[in-house]
Amino acid sequence: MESMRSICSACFSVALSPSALMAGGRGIGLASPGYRRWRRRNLPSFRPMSCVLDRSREGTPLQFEGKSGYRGFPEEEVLVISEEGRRHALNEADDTDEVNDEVDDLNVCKEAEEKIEDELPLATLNNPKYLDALLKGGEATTLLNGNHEGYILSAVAESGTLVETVEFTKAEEDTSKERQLHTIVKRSIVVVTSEAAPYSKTGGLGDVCGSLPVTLAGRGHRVMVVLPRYLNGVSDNAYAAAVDTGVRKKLPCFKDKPEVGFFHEYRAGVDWVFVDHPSYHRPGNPYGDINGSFGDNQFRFTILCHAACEAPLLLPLGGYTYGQSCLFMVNDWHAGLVPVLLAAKYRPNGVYKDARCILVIHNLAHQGVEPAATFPELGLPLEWYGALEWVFPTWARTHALDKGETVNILKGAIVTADRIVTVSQGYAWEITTIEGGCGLHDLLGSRKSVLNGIVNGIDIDDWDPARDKHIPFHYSVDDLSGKAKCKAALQKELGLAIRPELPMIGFIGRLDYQKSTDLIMMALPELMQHDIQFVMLGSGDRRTEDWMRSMESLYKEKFRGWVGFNVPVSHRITAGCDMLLMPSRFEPCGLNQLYAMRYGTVPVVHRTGGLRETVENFDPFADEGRGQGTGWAFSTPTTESMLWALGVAIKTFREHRASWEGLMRRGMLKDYTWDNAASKYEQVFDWAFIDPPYIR
Ligand SMILES: Nc1ncnc2c1ncn2[C@@H]1O[C@H](COP(=O)(O)OP(=O)(O)O[C@H]2O[C@H](CO)[C@@H](O)[C@H](O)[C@H]2O)[C@@H](O)[C@H]1O
Repeated sequence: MESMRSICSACFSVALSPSALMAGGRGIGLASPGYRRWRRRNLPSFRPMSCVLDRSREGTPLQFEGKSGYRGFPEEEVLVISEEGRRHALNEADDTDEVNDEVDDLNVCKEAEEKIEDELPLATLNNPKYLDALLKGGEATTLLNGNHEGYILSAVAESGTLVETVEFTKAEEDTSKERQLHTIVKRSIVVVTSEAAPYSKTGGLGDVCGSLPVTLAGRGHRVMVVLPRYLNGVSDNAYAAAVDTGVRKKLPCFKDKPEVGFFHEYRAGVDWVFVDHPSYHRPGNPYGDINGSFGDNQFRFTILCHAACEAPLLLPLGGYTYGQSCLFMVNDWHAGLVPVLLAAKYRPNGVYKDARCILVIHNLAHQGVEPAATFPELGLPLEWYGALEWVFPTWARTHALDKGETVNILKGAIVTADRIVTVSQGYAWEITTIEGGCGLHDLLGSRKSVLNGIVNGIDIDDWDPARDKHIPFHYSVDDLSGKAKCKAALQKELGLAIRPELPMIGFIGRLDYQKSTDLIMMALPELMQHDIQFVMLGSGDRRTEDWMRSMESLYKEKFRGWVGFNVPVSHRITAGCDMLLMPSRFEPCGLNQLYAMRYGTVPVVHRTGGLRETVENFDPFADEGRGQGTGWAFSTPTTESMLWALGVAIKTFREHRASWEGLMRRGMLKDYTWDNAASKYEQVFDWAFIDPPYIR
C-alpha cells in the first residue's frame, strides 16, 4: 500500500489509500458544501479527489464514492458520482437555491461519470495485470483529477503491493499543466559556466549550459548565465548582440586585482552575462590552443567565479538585480570556486545568507588542480586552505622533491556546495566508487545524501531531423525516406561509394582516453574486414588525429577521419550514419547517443554512466517477437566486446531489416526533452532551499 501511496502522490498532490477511503467519510451526499464552496471560488489550490471503484455492483450504473481531496476542506466531505447520488441529492435539498447548486454540480459529475463509463472498460481490458489483481481479490482505486478529466487507475493485490498503474494521456496532460501552475516555485537562478552554446562550445557542457537555462526560463524562473566573453578572432560574432553594461569591478584576487567588465544580452528569456577580461581574448578554444592548455587557466576561471559572485549584486538587468536570495548552479571545476567564496567570504559578512549553491558535475576527471603555492592568489582567507588542499599519493608524484601538495578547486566545491548533481544516476553512483571517483570518491561518498543524478535533455530545436538546418533532407519517425537521402548525401560529401545497403558507422567526440579512441584504433583493422563505411569526427589528442589521417589513406574505400570541431558536420554524420559508436571508458551522461537515437541512428555503446541509462540493449525476442531496445550496450571496454557488439549490429542491419527499423523507431520515439530534466532540477532546487546553507 505504501508503494501505491508514494506513486500516487508523485502523480497528484493528494492520494488516499482505498482502505482509508472505505473507512472514513463513506456515504451518499452529492456535492458537499465544501465542494460547492470550491466551485464558487474556483480555488487555485484545488487538488485531485479520490474515489473508490465498487466493482461489486457490476451491471448496475457505475458508482463511485470518494473523499474530496482538495486542500483545506475537512475529510468527511464526500462526493459520490452516481445515479443514486443524484437522486439522493435532489431528495435532500430543501431550498431552490440548494437544488440549483446541486444540479449544477450534478452536471459536472455526470460528465465525469460518462467519461469513466466510456474509458474504464478500455483501460482495464488493456491492462491484464489490473484485471488480474481485481479477480484475485485485490483492490482498485480510481483517482480523478480536479477538473474531472482523465484519471489514474491503480490495482493493488491482496498482498498490498501495487500491481499496476494506468495513466490516461488526457489526465497526464491536464494534471501536468495543473502541476506547473501550482507547484513550481519561481527562483532567481545564476548559472556559472566556462562555456554555453551558441557562444562557446567544446563539448557537452556547452550544450547543456546553452539549453537548460532556456528551458528553466521557459518554466517561469529568472535565469542568468555567467560565462567568459571569449574573443578568438573566429567566432567573435556570437557576441555581437551583447552590450557593455558599463559596470566594472576590481576583483579581490591575484596580485594585480584584475578588473573585469560585464556584457549583457537578453535572449530566449535568459540574461546572458559575459565577463570581459583580456585573458579571454586570444586564439584557440576556451581552454587552450594548438600548443595545449593555457597556462593561466586557474587565473581565468578564478576571475570568472569572483565576477559571477558579484553579478547578482551589481547588475540591474531589466531594471533590477538578481539579489542575494538566488540559486547558483555552478558547472564543473571552472565554476567551482563560487560555493567556496560564498562560504568563506560572503556569508561571514552577511551576504548571500539566503542563497544556495548547487554543484553540477559533468566530468569529474577535470578538477582544476594547481600547485599549493597558488592558494594565496585565489582571494580566499588563509584559514580556508584546508577546503582546497589536495595531496597526491606518493605514486602519483612526479619527482623525488614533489610533495604532491596542491589546491583542487573541484574538491573545494564538493565540500562547500549545498547540493551536488551529476548528469546521470549511474554516474552519481560511479563517482562514489574507487574506480570512478578520480580520487574524490570518499569525499563524494560522504555527501551522498545530497548527491543526485539527472540525465541531460537535448535541445530539440537544434536537434530535430524534421527541421535541422544542417542536414540536406528532413525526415521523421513517420517517414524515414529522408534519412536514406541524408546517408547518400554524406557518402557523396565524404567521397565514399553511394551504397545504401552498406552499414555506415559514425563516431563523434573529443579524441581522448575518456572516449576510448585507443580501442577504436586497435579494432579498426578487424572492423575494416567487413563491408562497411566508417567516419570519425573529432579533435584532441594529436597522435589520434594523425592516426585518423593515415587510416584515411590506408582504407580509402571505407574510412574517413575528419579532424576538427565542426557542428554542421556532426549533424550530418548523426543523420547520415546507420550506427553511432560510443565505446567511452566512462561517460557521465553522453549526448551523442541521445542525438543519434532521435535521428534514427542506432547507438553501439559501452555500458557505463549515462550510456547505461539511456541505451537499452536490443532483444529481438521481447514483446512477442516484435523486439525491444534501442541499441547495443557492451559491458566491458575491450576491443573484443566492442567488435562483438558491432558485429551483431552489422548483421542485424544486413539481415533483419524489420528489426532494424524497429530499433530506429523506438529510439526516435524516446523522450529526452529538457523539460523532463528541468523538473527534476526544480526538485533539487526545492530541497536545497528546505535545508539551511551547508556552510553557514
Ligand atoms: N569534433 C566535433 N565536432 C563537432 N561537435 C563535436 C565534436 N566533438 C564533440 N562534439 C559535440 O560535443 C558534444 C559532446 O557531448 P558529450 O556529452 O558526448 O561529451 P563531453 O565529454 O564533451 O561532455 C561532458 O559533459 C556532458 C554534459 O553533461 C556529458 O553528457 C558527458 O558525458 C561529459 O563527458 C556533442 O554535442 C557533440 O556533437
